[in-house]
Amino acid sequence: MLQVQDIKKTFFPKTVNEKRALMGVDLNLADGDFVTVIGSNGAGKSTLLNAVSGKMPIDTGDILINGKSVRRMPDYRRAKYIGRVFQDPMAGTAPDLSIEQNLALALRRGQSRGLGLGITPARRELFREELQSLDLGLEKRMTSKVGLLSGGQRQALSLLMAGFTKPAILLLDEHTAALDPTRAAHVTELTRRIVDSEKLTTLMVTHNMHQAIDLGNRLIMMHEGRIIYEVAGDAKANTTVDELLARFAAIKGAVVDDKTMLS
Ligand SMILES: Nc1ncnc2c1ncn2[C@@H]1O[C@H](COP(=O)(O)OP(=O)(O)OP(=O)(O)O)[C@@H](O)[C@H]1O
Repeated sequence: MLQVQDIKKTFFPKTVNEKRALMGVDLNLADGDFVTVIGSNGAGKSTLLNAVSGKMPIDTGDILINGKSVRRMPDYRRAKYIGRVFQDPMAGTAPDLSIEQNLALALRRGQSRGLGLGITPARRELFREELQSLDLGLEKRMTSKVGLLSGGQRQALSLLMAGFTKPAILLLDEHTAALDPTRAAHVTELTRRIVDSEKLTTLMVTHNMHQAIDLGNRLIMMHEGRIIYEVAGDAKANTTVDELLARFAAIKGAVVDDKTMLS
């Protein structure tokens, strides 16, 4: 489904500010894999997601989706295969459009621009059903502007929009980090439900180790541009935050950031 083959990325090469963000990352996701990604600050987690989404070109290596290289495919064309939710609740939705207009836009993802939004009665009914599944009452506010929603509501809507066209890959980049604990817990549960019900192949960056253990079937740990540890299946389900912290501690020079320590 997703093959990341020995990708490398250096920012500001051959300058005093040179930063080797990805130093040869290999990762294969089978259909339906849900991989959580943890790591120290600056480990390359967001850069990995940016490389997969096409937001940032890589220097070497290749990225295949459904067996086809997307390395040279611009991000707007990759959007057909990829759903993404960012940390910032304001990033995934258009504030001046209504809830139903945002959903219609999401349905159109990856298609050519210039088409109308096409909110037919049948689509409106589909949106209503999808919104009901969020348990936030948004199905009663479908013509309200998204800018009026709370951060948690917007993030839940972003997740729904990213998932409901069944993208080949769902990328979640610390998508609960900016929410208060109650809303973060709700969006975490929605993530589990949406990924499970649609069987989405998912790559999720998180600083919350409990969440990284709790969600998904595989966990990878990154440090200084490389994947340094992976655990899957029952071994992952039975791992503990203390064990993961001990692994960080075992890496010379790896400092777990405050956010992760608190989670
Ligand atoms: N656009 C950019 N220009 C220059 N350097 C960048 C850019 N994006 C990332 N970097 C650098 O690349 C390294 C990896 O960054 P990245 O954001 O991928 O790390 P991360 O693991 O997501 O970190 P964090 O957990 O702190 O968000 C860092 O040293 C960062 O400063």
